[in-house]
Amino acid sequence: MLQAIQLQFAYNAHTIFQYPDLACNRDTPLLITGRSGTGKTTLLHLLACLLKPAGGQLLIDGTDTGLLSNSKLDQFRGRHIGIVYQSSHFMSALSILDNILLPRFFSRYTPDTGKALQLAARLQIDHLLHKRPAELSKGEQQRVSIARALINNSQLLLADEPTSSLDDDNAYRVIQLLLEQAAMSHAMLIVVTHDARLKQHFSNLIYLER
Ligand SMILES: Nc1ncnc2c1ncn2[C@@H]1O[C@H](COP(=O)(O)OP(=O)(O)OP(=O)(O)O)[C@@H](O)[C@H]1O
Repeated sequence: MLQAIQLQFAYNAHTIFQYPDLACNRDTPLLITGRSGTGKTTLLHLLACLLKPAGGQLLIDGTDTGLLSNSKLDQFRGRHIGIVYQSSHFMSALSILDNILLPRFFSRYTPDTGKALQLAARLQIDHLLHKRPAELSKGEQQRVSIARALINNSQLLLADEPTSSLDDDNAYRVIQLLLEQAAMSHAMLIVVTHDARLKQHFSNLIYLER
């Protein structure tokens, strides 16, 4: 379970965020929505432990992340949190298979090609594993991002605006894919978006205001 209690963050004296408490467990994926500038991406980065809160508490499966040193926090993120960014950041010189395996390398795990092949088959990208990222369509790249986010058996899957630039059919496909893959991997799923189309897919919903 993830619990965020009274999280606060400030970029400067004028840009201060005080977030509502939120909770997410494996059975109820969470959608965080709100207008542009309400701090959705900032909140996602706090939940991903990429930013440190100025106040409040973030508990992930019983770990109080605020008590971890910077190096322990990096290790915790690498091993337990998978992030699907709005635009995928791939290593252009590496194959798709090696891109999927990268989080294992960064977390000092042994490469698990079997797991990569299993995820690729599930996401229907197994025929692309030998290609380079630039050779893939946006939709295919998004599937690779999801595989990469799940390769370390992440407990927590975070997605930032995964559908904002997609038409209705593709937006539906991507959100179903995220929900299915999180369920199959027994991971918590949190999506932040301003895409109102996604509300119908979530019963756990937080609307940010500023
Ligand atoms: N590094 C930064 N330094 C200063 N201000 C920042 C920084 N990053 C974001 N902000 C400001 O914080 C506010 C919230 O940004 P954030 O990206 O979290 O919002 P958002 O709700 O995700 O917006 P959008 O839906 O437009 O992506 C914005 O006003 C933005 O200008």
